[in-house]
Amino acid sequence: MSRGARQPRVHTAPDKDKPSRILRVSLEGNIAVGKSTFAKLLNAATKDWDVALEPVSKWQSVDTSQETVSNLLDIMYRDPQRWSYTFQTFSCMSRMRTQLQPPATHLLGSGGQPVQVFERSVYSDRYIFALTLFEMGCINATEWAVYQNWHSFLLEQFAQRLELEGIIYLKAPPQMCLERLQRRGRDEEKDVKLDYLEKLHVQHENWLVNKSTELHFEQLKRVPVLELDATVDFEKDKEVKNNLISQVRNFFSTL
Ligand SMILES: Nc1ncnc2c1ncn2[C@@H]1O[C@H](COP(=O)(O)OP(=O)(O)OP(=O)(O)O)[C@@H](O)[C@H]1O
Ligand SMILES: Nc1nc(=O)c2ncn([C@H]3C[C@H](O)[C@@H](CO)O3)c2[nH]1
Repeated sequence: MSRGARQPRVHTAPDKDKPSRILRVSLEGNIAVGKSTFAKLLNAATKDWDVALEPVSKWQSVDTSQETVSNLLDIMYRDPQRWSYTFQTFSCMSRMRTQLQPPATHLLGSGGQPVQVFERSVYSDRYIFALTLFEMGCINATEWAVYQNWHSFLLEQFAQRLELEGIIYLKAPPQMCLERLQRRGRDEEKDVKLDYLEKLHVQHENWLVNKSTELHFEQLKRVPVLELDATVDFEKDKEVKNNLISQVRNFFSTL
């Protein structure tokens, strides 16, 4: 077709038998900001959305096929210099597994716009946690180089299978996250300090708001981000919950 030629407008009837493209979105935010709580709300909102929660229990009991050998979350918090790199290898592998899983079968014939939502991602593993732990000196220069080397390699190998169409960023002040964390009372987190949550908060802001984090994946630089105010009580207040869900629905419709 020659340049400038007027294109006919083609209207095609939606093909009811053709499944919609499945969108893949991650839910990001500081520790205890309310991701799991919000993820469960999303999961219950419509059968078009399926949520994969972070596999915390797998980190709490690392096992061989015969026995449980340790609680990696616990030892990472107790001795971060020794265990942070090991933790990031395990957390990133588990995130990769989750993101590579085929969609739940009920999504395939859902009728609406199907969406897979992942609580955190292979990207937050690197650009939030591993980077912060490196900056804090809990991951040394050699470990950081090794981590980045295999992370880039694996993400390039799996390329489109890991890519996201959108990111939801749940945001609340670090002090509020600390209060929620303390109220939740997860044993391994009892020594988590405000200072750590402040560092993670800045890291989220740099990546998702200021866009100043150096990213190594072209597609990731263009992924749209929906920022949601997580200071509101979406656990108990129905109106607040519905408002957030409708923001999510609108966001998905733009992807
Ligand atoms: N909007 C909210 N208002 C008040 N409390 C909340 C809200 N969201 C979550 N909480 C409470 O805060 C605590 C932490 O929530 P949740 O476990 O969902 O956080 P998370 O972001 O998934 O944490 P993590 O980063 O550890 O995975 C829970 O006790 C939960 O009941
Ligand atoms: N070091 C480190 N790296 C990660 O990739 C990571 N992802 C989650 N977490 C911690 C936060 C909560 O305590 C708990 C549940 O989110 O696990 C992480 N810690």
